[in-house]
Amino acid sequence: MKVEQQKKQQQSNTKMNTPNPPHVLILPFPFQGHINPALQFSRLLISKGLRVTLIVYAEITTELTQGQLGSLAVHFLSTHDDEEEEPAVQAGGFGFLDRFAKTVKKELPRVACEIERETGSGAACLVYDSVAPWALEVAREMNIPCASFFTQPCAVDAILYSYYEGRIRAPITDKEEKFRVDGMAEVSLAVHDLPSYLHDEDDEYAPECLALLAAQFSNVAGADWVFCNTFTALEEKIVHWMCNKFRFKAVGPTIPSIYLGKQLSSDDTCHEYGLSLFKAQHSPTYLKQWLDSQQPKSVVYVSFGSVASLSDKQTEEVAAALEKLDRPFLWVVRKSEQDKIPPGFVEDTSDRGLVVTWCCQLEVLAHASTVCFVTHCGWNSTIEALSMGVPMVAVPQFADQPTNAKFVEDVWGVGRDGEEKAMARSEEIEWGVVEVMEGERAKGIRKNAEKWKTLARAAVADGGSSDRNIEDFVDELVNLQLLKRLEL
Ligand SMILES: O=c1ccn([C@@H]2O[C@H](COP(=O)(O)OP(=O)(O)O[C@H]3O[C@H](CO)[C@@H](O)[C@H](O)[C@H]3O)[C@@H](O)[C@H]2O)c(=O)[nH]1
Repeated sequence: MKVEQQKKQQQSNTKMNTPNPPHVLILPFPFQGHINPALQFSRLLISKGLRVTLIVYAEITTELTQGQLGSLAVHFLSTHDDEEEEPAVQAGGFGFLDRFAKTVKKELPRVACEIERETGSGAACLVYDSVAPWALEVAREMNIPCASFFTQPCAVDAILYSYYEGRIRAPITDKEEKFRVDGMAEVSLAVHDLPSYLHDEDDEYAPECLALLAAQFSNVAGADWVFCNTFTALEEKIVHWMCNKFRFKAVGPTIPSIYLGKQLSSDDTCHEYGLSLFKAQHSPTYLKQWLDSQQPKSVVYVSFGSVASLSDKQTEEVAAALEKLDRPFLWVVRKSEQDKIPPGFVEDTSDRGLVVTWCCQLEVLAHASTVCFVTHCGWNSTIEALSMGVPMVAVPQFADQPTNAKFVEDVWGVGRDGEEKAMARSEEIEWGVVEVMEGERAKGIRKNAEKWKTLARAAVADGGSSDRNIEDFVDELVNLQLLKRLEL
C-alpha cells in the first residue's frame, strides 16, 4: 500500500473508532430519483466513519418499515394528522408538499432527540434535499449545521439559477430564442434544451414545478455546504462556477461503489440494500438468468424512470421501435403504465424481449449483455449509464431531462438526443439505437462512454475529486464536534 493510501486508511480508521462519530441526518425528497442518491450518499458517509440516519417521508409507502439497511439506520416519518387525505406523491399531485413540510418541521426535532437518547450522539448535521429549502430553517432551529443536496446536474442548476436571478424569464414564448447561461457560456441552448418547465405551456404543473425548483436557490447561500450528485471532470467549468458561488462540493456519482470498481464495506448491490418504492414481478435471479442467456452487447434496455407517465401514443411508438429493431430488449413499464402497452406486443416479442414492472437498473446497466439504454434521461439514469459506459438514446419527457439529453449528445458525446423532445417517433428511436450500436458514429460514442466510465470511477476512487470532497466534509464535521465538546 502506498504511504499516502496508508495515511488515509489510518485517518479513516481513527474516525471509525471515534466512540461518538458525528451523526448526520439525511432528508431526501420522497421520490425514488431523490431517495436513491441520498441513500448512497449516506453509505459513503458511513464508509468514512460517520453515523447516518436516512429520514424518509412515509406517505409514499406503507410497506416499508423502520429499521436498518446494513449499517444505515432508516427512519420513516408519517403524517398522523392527515390520514384522510389522498396520498398524492405517486400520482404527481402537489398536495403532499405541504404535508411533507409540515410533518418534517414537526417531527424531525423529536426524532433527533429520540436518536440522541438511543445512540448517545446528537445530530451533527442535516443534509436536506435542495427542493426542500425550508429544511434549512429546521436545522437552524435545531442549532445544527446543514447542507443542501442537489439531485440534478450542475448544468441544470445553473440554468434554474439564471431563472431565479431573473436572467431567463418564463414561460419562454419565442421558441427560436437561443440561450447562453453563466457558468456554461460555451454551450448554446435552444429553447427545447432547457428544463421543460421554463417553456412547456401545455404542462399544467409547470408553474408550480418551476416555483419549487427556483426556491432551491432562495436560501442556498446560507447552507453550510452544497452537495451535488455529479463529478468535477464531467462538468468542470460549471462545477468551478458553482464553487465560486456557494460552499459547493461535487460528491457523485452517488451509486453503490460495487458498480464503480470499488467495494465499500457499507454497501452492496442495489437489490440487496436498496429502498425501492416499486415492486418487481420478477426476482433478481430470474432477471440475471435472462440477461446471462443473451449474447454479449445485444440487449437494448428501455426505461423511463419512476415518475414519467408516457402518453398512449408514446408507448405505442416505443413498442413499434422495439418490434422493428428485432433485437433482444428489456423494457421497464411500471405496473400503473402496463395497460398502455399495445395488445399482443408482449406475446409477439416474448422470444427476444422481456417487459418488467421494475428491475435493479444498475444490475442491468452493469451486465455484459446490455448494449444501450433508451432513457428519459432522468439524472440518476443518465449518470448511472455514464458511470457504466453504456451509450444512450434519449427520449426526454420533462423537467431536467431535455437538458440532460442535450448534454448526452452534444457535450459528453455518449448518445443520441431526440429531435422532437417528449414525443419520439418509432423511427427516431429505432435509428437512434442503430446509430449508437453500428458504424463510425457508434465507435466515437463507445470511446467517449469508456472515457466517462473511467473518469467516474476515478472521481470516487480513494483520493479522487468526489472522494476528497466527502473527506473534507467529514473532517469539518469531526472538527466542529470536537470544538462543540471543548465549549461544553
Ligand atoms: O426499473 C427501474 C427503473 C429505475 N430504477 C432506478 O430509479 C432511479 C430513477 O431515477 P431517474 O433516472 O433520475 O428518474 P426519475 O425517477 O424520473 O427521477 C426524477 O428525479 C430526478 C432527480 O431529481 C430527475 O432528474 C428526473 O427528471 C425526475 O423525473 C434510478 O436510480 C434507477 O436506477 C430502478 O432501479 N429500476
